[in-house]
Amino acid sequence: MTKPEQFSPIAVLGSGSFGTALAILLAGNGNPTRLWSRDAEQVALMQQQRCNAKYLPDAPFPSTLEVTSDLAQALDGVRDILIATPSHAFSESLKNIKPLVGNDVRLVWACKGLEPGTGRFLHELAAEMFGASTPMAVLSGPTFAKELATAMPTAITLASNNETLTNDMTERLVNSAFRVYTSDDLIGVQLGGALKNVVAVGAGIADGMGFGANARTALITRGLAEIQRLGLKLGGKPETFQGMAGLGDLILTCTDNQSRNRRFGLALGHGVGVEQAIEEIGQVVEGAKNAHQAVLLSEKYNVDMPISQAIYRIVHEGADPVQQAYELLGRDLKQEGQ
Ligand SMILES: NC(=O)C1=CN([C@@H]2O[C@H](COP(=O)(O)OP(=O)(O)OC[C@H]3O[C@@H](n4cnc5c(N)ncnc54)[C@H](OP(=O)(O)O)[C@@H]3O)[C@@H](O)[C@H]2O)C=CC1
Ligand SMILES: O=C(CO)COP(=O)(O)O
Repeated sequence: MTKPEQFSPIAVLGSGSFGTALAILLAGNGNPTRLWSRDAEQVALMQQQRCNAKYLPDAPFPSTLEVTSDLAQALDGVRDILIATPSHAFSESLKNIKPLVGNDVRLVWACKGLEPGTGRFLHELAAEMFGASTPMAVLSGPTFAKELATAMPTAITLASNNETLTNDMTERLVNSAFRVYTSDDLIGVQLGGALKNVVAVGAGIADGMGFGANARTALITRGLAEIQRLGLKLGGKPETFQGMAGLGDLILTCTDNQSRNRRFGLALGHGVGVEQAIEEIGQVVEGAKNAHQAVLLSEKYNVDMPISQAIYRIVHEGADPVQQAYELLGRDLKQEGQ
């Protein structure tokens, strides 16, 4: 087995909370790691303070972690690239790295979302630009950045189209507090990561409106049912939806206030407007865009997704949350498993 320090450098693109947490993990494991940010001023501060005061102030950088705003410098001699920008910036990131990398590039991403406006999967965008045989992998699961960055026990799913990349990335990532479950289900893992954000917004709305544990748990359970219904139709595997990137991340984000999607929902449930709620959170809230992606896919593949539809109406059409909740409850009764 190759040891992390024997690998060529890995570049992490995006120095928000999750990119920073992953870079700390990788560098701490001995990987030569370069964290790239688009913001030169922030890079200067990170180099000086040896932490990311803006997004993760309590997690000091390992001494070996390099930080740069020069993309060519970040990618020099690099084969493995880990993209950790918001998913709406994924396509732009691919375009920026394309002229700077060789044919042997391997693409990994931790973004939880699909292409805005189309609902296409990020591996489809990567295949379109780099070729379908390019080794690629997605990391997804219940992994709040702050806990990961401070070495609190965490487990994740790594799904890939390439066994060597799976083995190498696993070797780069694992340590005594970080466990990786492997998978080849790119569709299920990406869908789980994107759609749990939508259900988490719903759980936040329910709690914000003063509904109780029964309502929250019903949303989690039926949210999983509709994620799985769509996922199976698209070719995802049943075990993915019961795993870290499915049920695991859904429970995490629907129940803990570290989740920005849940906090966004809480604000909406308290009557705060969409724009104001997102501005107050001050970080990416993927669920707002993911709700649109869920609706696009449910219509395209004719899959019933009433919770995602309700969240879409609340977030994008200004529908009343209380009315949406009672419309969900008042739908035709059905057998469980449907
Ligand atoms: N935070 C978490 O716990 C987890 C997050 N994720 C996923 O990781 C992804 C990133 O989220 P997270 O780090 O939390 O987000 P944050 O809001 O914390 O940070 C976003 C980062 O992306 C940068 N960015 C935004 N747009 C672009 C762009 N066009 N090009 C380059 N960089 C850009 C921002 O730069 P700037 O500061 O200059 O605006 C910032 O550094 C999301 O898809 C999220 O769902 C997955 C698991 C856990
Ligand atoms: O995906 C996450 C944890 O696994 C982070 O969730 P939020 O984006 O809702 O904060």
